[in-house]
Amino acid sequence: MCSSCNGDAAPAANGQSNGIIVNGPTNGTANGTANGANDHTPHNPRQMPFSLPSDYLSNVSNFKIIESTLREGEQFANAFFDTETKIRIAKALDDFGVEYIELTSPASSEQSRLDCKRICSLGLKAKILTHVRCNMQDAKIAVETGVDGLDIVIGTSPQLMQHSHGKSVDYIRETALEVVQFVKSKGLEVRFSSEDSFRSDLVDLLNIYSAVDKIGVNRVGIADTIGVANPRQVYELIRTLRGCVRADIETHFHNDTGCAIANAYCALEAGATHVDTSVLGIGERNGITPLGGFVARMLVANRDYVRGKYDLTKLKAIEDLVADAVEVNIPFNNPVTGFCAFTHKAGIHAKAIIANPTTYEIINPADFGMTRYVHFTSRLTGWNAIKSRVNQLGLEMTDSQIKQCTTRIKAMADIRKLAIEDTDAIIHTFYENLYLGHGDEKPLLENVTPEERKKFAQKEAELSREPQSKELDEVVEHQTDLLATNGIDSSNGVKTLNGEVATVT
Ligand SMILES: CC(=O)SCCNC(=O)CCNC(=O)[C@H](O)C(C)(C)COP(=O)(O)OP(=O)(O)OC[C@H]1O[C@@H](n2cnc3c(N)ncnc32)[C@H](O)[C@@H]1OP(=O)(O)O
Ligand SMILES: O=C(O)CCC(=O)C(=O)O
Repeated sequence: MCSSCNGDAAPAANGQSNGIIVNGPTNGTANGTANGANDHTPHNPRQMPFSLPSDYLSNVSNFKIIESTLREGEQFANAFFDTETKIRIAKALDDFGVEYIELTSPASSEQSRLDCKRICSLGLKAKILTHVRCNMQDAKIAVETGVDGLDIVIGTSPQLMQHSHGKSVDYIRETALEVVQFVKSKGLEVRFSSEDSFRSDLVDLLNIYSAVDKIGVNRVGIADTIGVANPRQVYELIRTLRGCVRADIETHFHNDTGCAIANAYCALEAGATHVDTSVLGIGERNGITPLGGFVARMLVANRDYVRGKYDLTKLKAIEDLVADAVEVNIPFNNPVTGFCAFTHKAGIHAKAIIANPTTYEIINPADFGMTRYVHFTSRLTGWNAIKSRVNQLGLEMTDSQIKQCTTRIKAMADIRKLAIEDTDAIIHTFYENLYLGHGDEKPLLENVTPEERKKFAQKEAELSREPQSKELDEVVEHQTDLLATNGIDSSNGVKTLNGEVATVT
């Protein structure tokens, strides 16, 4: 595993290694510059001119998660979950607060059946489901495991009807009725779902769904098995179905074209009630709606509702657990837990974030127990970010000194990539040089190659030719104060950045 990607060597939860923490939960208001850090109210209609009027169909504030890491996730190419790992994942999901945990069909293998029984015996708060083909043999095995419910599935698209199981629509409907009746007779929850719903004939779908709805199926399911659907198509299909059945509507979206979270959200807007997720989105091919990205999306829609239902601070640990189990790295751009998900780099962003984090953040990292960083060690940085760092380092400089120090940092960052230690060294040395006699200044950075040293000397020469009289005046003024405060005779003058002596009058 790539430790730098996962942040193993990094200083804080998210593992960002080249930024400063700004008002994060770890050190709170360490730099004392941020304000209004917890004012994350993105859905305040007055702040969001493009908010839709509230929609009577929408369930964005009334949904349940069917967590399928232990079913769909087991279909991920790299997944092998032994019993203990399944138990750890199930418990972690339960602690997080998901409403349902879906398990692999007990008809798949003897160990799958035993694991299903074992997880059912854990006494978790979440309801335990298992996922079976639409046939009586599988259903009979499943109802004996102790699960709370069965998710029944069968393909309804022409492709799957021809090449997967070879059954007709009439056969599917009749078998579905038989299996649903059987599961209900055992007092268990039952869902009937079509596979490949978006390539299925709408009339076929409604025909089958209406039939199972009439006999009291708990949920009907829409599945974008091949990841072909877009949000608008999802909205249309779910809205249509919502008008035809009384049952709850479960949805399952594959991520082949990157629409899985958006499709899940749109499904809820159109009246769906349940969303299937897996941790990190693992599943067949490139997987399904990821738990973390989905809850982030929903948090932005209704923060209180989502925070009330789920312990979001557990997300990172669950993702780490599953990433380890299936031997993958958490992607750098993963919503919420990607190592740079809350890192702000460009100077314009950094300045505003330091002033108020809601300027460039729709999610408060603290909601997930994560930390915000301001990156200050690149050519894109600005003096506000450097000022923040100077404060964190406990140094006192005037704004104009900080601006000149920033110029040096940017010049050096033009020559090579800087680490935090490099930029800190530049700041420290710059600061020390302010108090040294002319000609005694230390080089701003020691660990440079001769080539880099040459280039930086050229930059220095260019910089020292730039007019800086205004800044100079400010430096002189502030240094006088500083020296006076420290009881130092200012008549020797103070060093400016260019190594010239500014006489204090
Ligand atoms: C889109 C999804 O992810 S659906 C869920 C996928 N999950 C799984 O496949 C669970 C793991 N699967 C397995 O362990 C095995 O495939 C089993 C035990 C289910 C079946 O194994 P086998 O009997 O050896 O069949 P195989 O896997 O080769 O082929 C699938 C069989 O299921 C049938 N089938 C496929 N889908 C369905 C369905 N939804 N309902 C009923 N039967 C189905 C096929 O017709 C085929 O049976 P056949 O060979 O008699 O024609
Ligand atoms: O059971 C379902 O609804 C979905 C099954 C599935 O994994 C899929 O269709 O991709």
